Amino acid sequence: MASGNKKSGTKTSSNKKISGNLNSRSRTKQTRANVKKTGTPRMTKKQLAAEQARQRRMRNEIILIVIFAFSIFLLIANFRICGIVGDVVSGFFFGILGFSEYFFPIYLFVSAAFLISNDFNRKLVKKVVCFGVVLLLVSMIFQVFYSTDYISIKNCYLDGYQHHAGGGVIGGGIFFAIRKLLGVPGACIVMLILAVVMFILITEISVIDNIKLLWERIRSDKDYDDEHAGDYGYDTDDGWNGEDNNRVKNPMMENDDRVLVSSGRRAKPSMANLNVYGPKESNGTDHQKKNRSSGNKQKDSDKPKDFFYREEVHELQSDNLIDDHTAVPYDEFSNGVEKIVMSDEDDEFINPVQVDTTDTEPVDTALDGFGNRQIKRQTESAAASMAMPDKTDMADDIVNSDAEDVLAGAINGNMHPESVSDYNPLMDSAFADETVIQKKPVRKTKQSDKESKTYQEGRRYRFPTASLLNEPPKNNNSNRDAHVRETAIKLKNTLETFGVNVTITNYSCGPAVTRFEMQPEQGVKVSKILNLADDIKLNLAAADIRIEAPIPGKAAIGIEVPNKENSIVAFRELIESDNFKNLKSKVAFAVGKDISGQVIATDIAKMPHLLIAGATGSGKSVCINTLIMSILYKATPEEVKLIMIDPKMVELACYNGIPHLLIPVVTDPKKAAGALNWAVMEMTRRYQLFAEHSVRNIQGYNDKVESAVIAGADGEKLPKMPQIVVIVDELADLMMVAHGEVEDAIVRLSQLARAAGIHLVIATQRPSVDVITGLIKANVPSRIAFAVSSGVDSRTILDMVGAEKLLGKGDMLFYPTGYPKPVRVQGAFVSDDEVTAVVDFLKKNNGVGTYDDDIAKSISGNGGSGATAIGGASANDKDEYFVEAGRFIIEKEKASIGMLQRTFKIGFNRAARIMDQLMAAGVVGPEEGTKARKILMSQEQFDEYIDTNL
Ligand SMILES: Nc1ncnc2c1ncn2[C@@H]1O[C@H](COP(=O)(O)OP(=O)(O)OP(=O)(O)O)[C@@H](O)[C@H]1O
Repeated sequence: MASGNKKSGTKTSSNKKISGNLNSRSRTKQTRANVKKTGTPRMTKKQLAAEQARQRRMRNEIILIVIFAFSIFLLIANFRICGIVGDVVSGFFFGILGFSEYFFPIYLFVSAAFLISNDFNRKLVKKVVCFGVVLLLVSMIFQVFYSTDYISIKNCYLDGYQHHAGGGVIGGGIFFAIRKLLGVPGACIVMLILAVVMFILITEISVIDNIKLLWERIRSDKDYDDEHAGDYGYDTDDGWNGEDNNRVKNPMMENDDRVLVSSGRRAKPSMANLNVYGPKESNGTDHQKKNRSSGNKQKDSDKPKDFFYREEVHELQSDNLIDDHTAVPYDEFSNGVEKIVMSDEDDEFINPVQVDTTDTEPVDTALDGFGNRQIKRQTESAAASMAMPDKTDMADDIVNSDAEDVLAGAINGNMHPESVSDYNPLMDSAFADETVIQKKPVRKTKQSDKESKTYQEGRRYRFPTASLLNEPPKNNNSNRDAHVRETAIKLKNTLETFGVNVTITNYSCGPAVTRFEMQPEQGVKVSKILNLADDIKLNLAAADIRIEAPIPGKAAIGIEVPNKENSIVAFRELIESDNFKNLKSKVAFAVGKDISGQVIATDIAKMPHLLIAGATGSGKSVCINTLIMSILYKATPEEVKLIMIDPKMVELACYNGIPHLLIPVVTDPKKAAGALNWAVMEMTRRYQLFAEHSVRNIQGYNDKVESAVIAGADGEKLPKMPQIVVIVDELADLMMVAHGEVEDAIVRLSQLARAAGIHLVIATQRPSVDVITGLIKANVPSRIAFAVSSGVDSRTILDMVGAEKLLGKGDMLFYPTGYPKPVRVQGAFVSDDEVTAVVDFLKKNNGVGTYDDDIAKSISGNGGSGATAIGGASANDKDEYFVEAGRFIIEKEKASIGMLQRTFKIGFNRAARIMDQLMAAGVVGPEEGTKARKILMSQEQFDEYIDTNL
């Protein structure tokens, strides 16, 4: 679970002390006293700081101009056109540097300009030193070419001075020193190694990683089947018959000790006989059955029975580019001013499982048309005080700091800008005005008619490679560092203006927000800072801020301020992280990065069901895509099967054809109810199997299958049960079409399906109580809240406010079961092109997935058979109280849900459902606000209806 991620990020944590130990308040006082003495007008701290900054700027400018002039002079003098002085000066530098002197003036000026304009940022200093070493290397190389014979330093100097040649005193001297120890070849090897090291340090490109990548690409380009022909023994009559010692590891799971073995009769985990539908179906028939199915199928007879049919693996091409991201200014969220008021209630821990399930009438009428409007901040007086589990390093010492100290820290680099750089954001300026994300080529496999190849269970599955995904572009974070320092100063000054003295002790720079940790002076009430939220927002010109007071486990208050330039968290970065690779679960989910830059990866099986909600455009679909892609990178189709329900029709359709899909992506909301009911049936069937074999869950069953304790009728090895993840992209659409049926299926699945290995992921953009009903909420314990428009919506999702303060575009509150408070996470971004590339890769290398006719039939027949819904109704049927309720209502000439509840002693949901059924049957009219519904049928008409319809 993600908690595992927390522990040690501390070493690289971006938290840093941001000020020195000076108690500058007393120093300021002293300065003021001096000022008074000398009669100079008294300056405020702010003015003093501004004055110091101005003077520093001027000094830097002068230094830069002098260096520039000297560099130009030296550059020209190198060509002996600056008179005697020029010749002497340039000759001296040639004597020292040798041939590199030609480059030295440029190096001198560029380095000085970079260092001065970036306040001697440590990272830049390192780079400048590296370039210096490169110059030295150049000198040494020229020394090799010029002469390797003599050893006199004087000769080195004279050669440089007189002939502008050789390596000079430094390059030549070092070369001859190494030559003495290692000889000329040894010196050349040292130089080569030094060159490679400098290349790595300057470009931050890992040579080994690139070699690996190249190797991976070469492998991808090879014809898969040709390469492995002969690896398998395949008997055309009865399936697998050969021993296969080839073991293939998922390139993404190097740390995973699981090994996939393709032999069907080994004691090792086998994929050959794996079957989605449990032991009912045997191997051979299963293949045939799958190949008979509809969709992108190809008949078994059309193909050779072994799978050595030659498939040309086409070259990977890089001409597909990611679409530009639409730049969204922060101002989008800045409408309205929020007042943040802290209340005890908001801070209370609420167990997500124990939510109030009392049925109430839908109250969220304010959200009508929600789906079509932009996320705008509305005035919300509710509190936002959710604390987040802290993963950052606490500063060792509590440091006294005031504006001058912070400023001094900024000047001296005490704010550790590299702590921000540590974070290595991927795409700078993702959301800033006029910023367009750099186009990155996506490696994409060519579409080809060969896709008609179908997936066969038991064949070795080829995992998609990380190279199909976009590499995170490198960023220069120097601007961000400066901005963070500036914000820290502003924050401190703002609070001081209102009489709140604080010491800023730490900051954590995440992809979307930066959290400043501060300690108020003795005697300052926390509520005073909370009440200043609006003023802080105003002074920082921030879209929104979130105050965490106090940060759990720390004597500090956290203020989260949106970054000026947001960074996108690339999906590739997550799947390459150890946190993700080390997850053993097959249903792993790379969520994103938290505020301290830690990768959050989690196990869906432990959730065990997930609700994702947020306003339109907040990032739900991208999140679902990352979830699906995470599974594709972790699990084979035999291990995990997917059911995707996408009433929006456009979000998930691109996954059609991948071998993990049980059925084609369901886009018809009516069929969706059938698909959910099928899942209920499958769950029931699995439970029956568990009972038969005396196991408690899927793990127990699979373990027994593995050790052959459970075997088929004639002793053959049975297939393992795959986990199934059911993904619903828009619950609201389904609830509109078949409220009762969908709710019943979801509730049944969420109550029982965990042990059966079936997990639900439900997304909705309408976090209102008529969509996320009490029953659903109570049974889906893990939540992800994206930006919503009001605190009410946030409460509906998380049972607490906070999501209304999120920034959108993947900024989320991640609240899995077991967490005491939600964690703020920037979700990973995966583009459509990346998804297409991975899907194409899967289809090309593993064959197009085939679907099962039985499930398709069960779904189109509305799948109700056997799926007894909660509350005594069959999923397809009228409620068992339907007739009685109809008669009762007609008799009383009054239709109200409350009356049905009282009379039949049933809950609100069931009563409301009966009322809906009666309305659909024409017994009662629609709701008329506060008025009672009309009764439209007489007793006789109702009897007639029952005779003909039931
Ligand atoms: N994690 C992310 N990082 C960066 N940008 C993101 C992220 N998630 C989403 N976005 C941006 O937000 C846009 C909308 O995202 P998405 O389509 O997932 O929203 P949605 O909530 O599903 O909206 P709707 O409900 O209307 O479909 C994306 O096109 C992308 O530009």
